[in-house]
Amino acid sequence: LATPGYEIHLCDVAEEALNKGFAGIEKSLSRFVKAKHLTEKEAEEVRSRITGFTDMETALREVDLVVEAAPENMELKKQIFHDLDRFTRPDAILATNTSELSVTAIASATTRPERVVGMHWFNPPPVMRLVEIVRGTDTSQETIEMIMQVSEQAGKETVVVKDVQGFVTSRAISAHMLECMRILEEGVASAEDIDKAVRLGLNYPMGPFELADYVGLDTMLFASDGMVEAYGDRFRAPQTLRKLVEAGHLGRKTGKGFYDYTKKPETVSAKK
Ligand SMILES: CCCCCCCCCCCCC[C@H](O)CC(=O)SCCNC(=O)CCNC(=O)[C@H](O)C(C)(C)COP(=O)(O)OP(=O)(O)OC[C@H]1O[C@@H](n2cnc3c(N)ncnc32)[C@H](O)[C@@H]1OP(=O)(O)O
Ligand SMILES: NC(=O)c1ccc[n+]([C@@H]2O[C@H](COP(=O)([O-])OP(=O)(O)OC[C@H]3O[C@@H](n4cnc5c(N)ncnc54)[C@H](O)[C@@H]3O)[C@@H](O)[C@H]2O)c1
Repeated sequence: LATPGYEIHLCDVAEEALNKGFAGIEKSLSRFVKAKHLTEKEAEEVRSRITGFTDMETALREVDLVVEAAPENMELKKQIFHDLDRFTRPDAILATNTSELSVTAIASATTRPERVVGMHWFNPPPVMRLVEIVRGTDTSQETIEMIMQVSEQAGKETVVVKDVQGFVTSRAISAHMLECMRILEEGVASAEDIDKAVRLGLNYPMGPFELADYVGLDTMLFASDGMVEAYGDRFRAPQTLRKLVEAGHLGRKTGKGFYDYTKKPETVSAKK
């Protein structure tokens, strides 16, 4: 959002977390400069539009739009939205990047449910082309249109969907990924070969295990548990995923998940 010209207040709970965020932004900007999508001067302008904060009250003063992207946990999100409601101007729009939780329930923690909306981005957000906009029970049409406009300014296509658990995209991807996990647990093929089969045979850009490590296994497990509550066993996470999360192996962000990223790159994935 800093690329099309918005002034951004990036807020996280601690300096260390904030620095991780800035490091991710830096990596993306240097890829864009290398690919000549941005000049070095434009990248510098993007950097200058992003200010870091660890104090939410200061960060939120005078903002027009908040995009919350804290961990996928309803109680945490409700607490954050309660604070967003207290600290922002009454006309500010409050969006959540939740992958599958009820936007309506999150909005119930505020006094402005008509200005609460789902703004679901995809990883990596600078590259993926869609923003899935989720209309909660009380979300106003004006709010939806504002999010469509902002998304389009960021070069994204949009779809507006109803507020059902998992919306369109998380339900669709979960079905695929969970079936691949069952194939792995049945011993039909290795994670490397399932990834290779899906990539080369089905022409997906990433296999299911590479993608799970990329998204984060904790986020995957939270999302699948949320969908079990709504739809029952068809979204139940297999034990392999649960054990990896219990062991703290959360994918790329911890260095280990289905693959071990601390090893030499060529041994990490079957990707050619
Ligand atoms: C098995 C576990 C079961 C668990 C079940 C539980 C189910 C629960 C499911 C819930 C899911 C929630 C998910 C979430 O809410 C929503 C999501 O985010 S879903 C994930 C969506 N993302 C994808 O599917 C990504 C798929 N991968 C890709 O599209 C590509 O691989 C890639 C990441 C774009 C990389 O492309 P490649 O061609 O492979 O590699 P390159 O390095 O050549 O990159 C191409 C191009 O993109 C630029 N680029 C890549 N990354 C970045 C970045 N971070 N920033 C900026 N630019 C980037 C790169 O520079 C290249 O640019 P070019 O040179 O071509 O100009
Ligand atoms: N990982 C993905 O690919 C992806 C894609 C689309 C949507 N999402 C959604 O985005 C959200 C975040 O997912 P993630 O995988 O990035 O999680 P993550 O755990 O990797 O990152 C969460 C971030 O939120 C910060 N945080 C924790 N508590 C906070 C608080 N009280 N206030 C402000 N910041 C806080 C953490 O320090 C961390 O930087 C979830 O709702 C997830 O479903 C994730």
